[in-house]
Amino acid sequence: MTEQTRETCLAIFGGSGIYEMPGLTIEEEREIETPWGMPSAPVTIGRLNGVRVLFLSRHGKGHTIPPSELNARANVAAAKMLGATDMLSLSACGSFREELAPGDFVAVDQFVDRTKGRTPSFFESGCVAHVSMAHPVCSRLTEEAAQAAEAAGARVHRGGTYLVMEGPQFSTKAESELYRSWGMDVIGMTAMPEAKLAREAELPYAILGMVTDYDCWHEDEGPVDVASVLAILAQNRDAGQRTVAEIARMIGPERTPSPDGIETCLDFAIVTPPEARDPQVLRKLKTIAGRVLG
Ligand SMILES: CSC[C@H]1O[C@H](OP(=O)(O)O)[C@H](O)[C@@H]1O
Ligand SMILES: Nc1ncnc2[nH]cnc12
Repeated sequence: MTEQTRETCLAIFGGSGIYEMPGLTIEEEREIETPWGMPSAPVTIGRLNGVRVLFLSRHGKGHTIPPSELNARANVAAAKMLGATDMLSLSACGSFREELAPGDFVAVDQFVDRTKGRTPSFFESGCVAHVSMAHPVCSRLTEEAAQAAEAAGARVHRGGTYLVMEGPQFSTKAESELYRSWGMDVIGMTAMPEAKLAREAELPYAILGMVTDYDCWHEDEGPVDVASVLAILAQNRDAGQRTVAEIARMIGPERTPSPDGIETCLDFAIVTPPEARDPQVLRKLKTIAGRVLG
């Protein structure tokens, strides 16, 4: 490794239907406590195509945690604390466009966050920060994920806005039509605040939306239900898992910083001056922002 490079450590957050990562040579299942509590499940640590990989089942083993109760802070903090350099999320989603068909993958590049009541930040009273979310995903990791999904045999759409709803109920037809009129591309319940927290932890983030349904706007399709989502995911699980193996192979063990400056985004984001910072809050924050908080 040169001074410019460090060892890749790819965190994979598997969503609905993706509860394990075949091909991963497992070294450890780590129960890790973060300052924000326990993540959804023990983190599986191992190697895939020579790359260090951390795998977390977002909804927990047995899919026991609903979207509104996910402890996204603990999930992202656990990845950071275990040395993640990059984070790829796989997420089932509904489609608002005819051409984004069930079975397709979308390399999401924007979000509209319509969640309510979830804690969206690691920062709090005692240490305040405002990071930019203008470009919420890492352009390089997203392109690599798109290429990996294609190599895994998926039909991939580059670019798309993911509307994050609260759930757990699916949308009404009026909501579905409203989101379509806004120009949204896909909908899910889990990408926020995960993507915001990844940014605060200076982790380059990418998300592949695995389209499972047309929500409830499509005249020729019945409204989405869990059975049809899971049926499509069962058909696509292999492609999702092969995508991860491919991206590990493409990225390789030696990585250079993200071209988007994500790993240094906290340099000018913290507004509370050092003398006004709460030491107790700092103790927690050092686990995800040790680079700037020492
Ligand atoms: C099982 S359908 C609704 C569920 O699917 C998506 O989850 P994930 O991102 O974990 O794949 C959606 O966001 C909902 O959580
Ligand atoms: N239509 C939909 N709405 C919200 N989350 C979803 N996950 C999969 N399909 C979905």
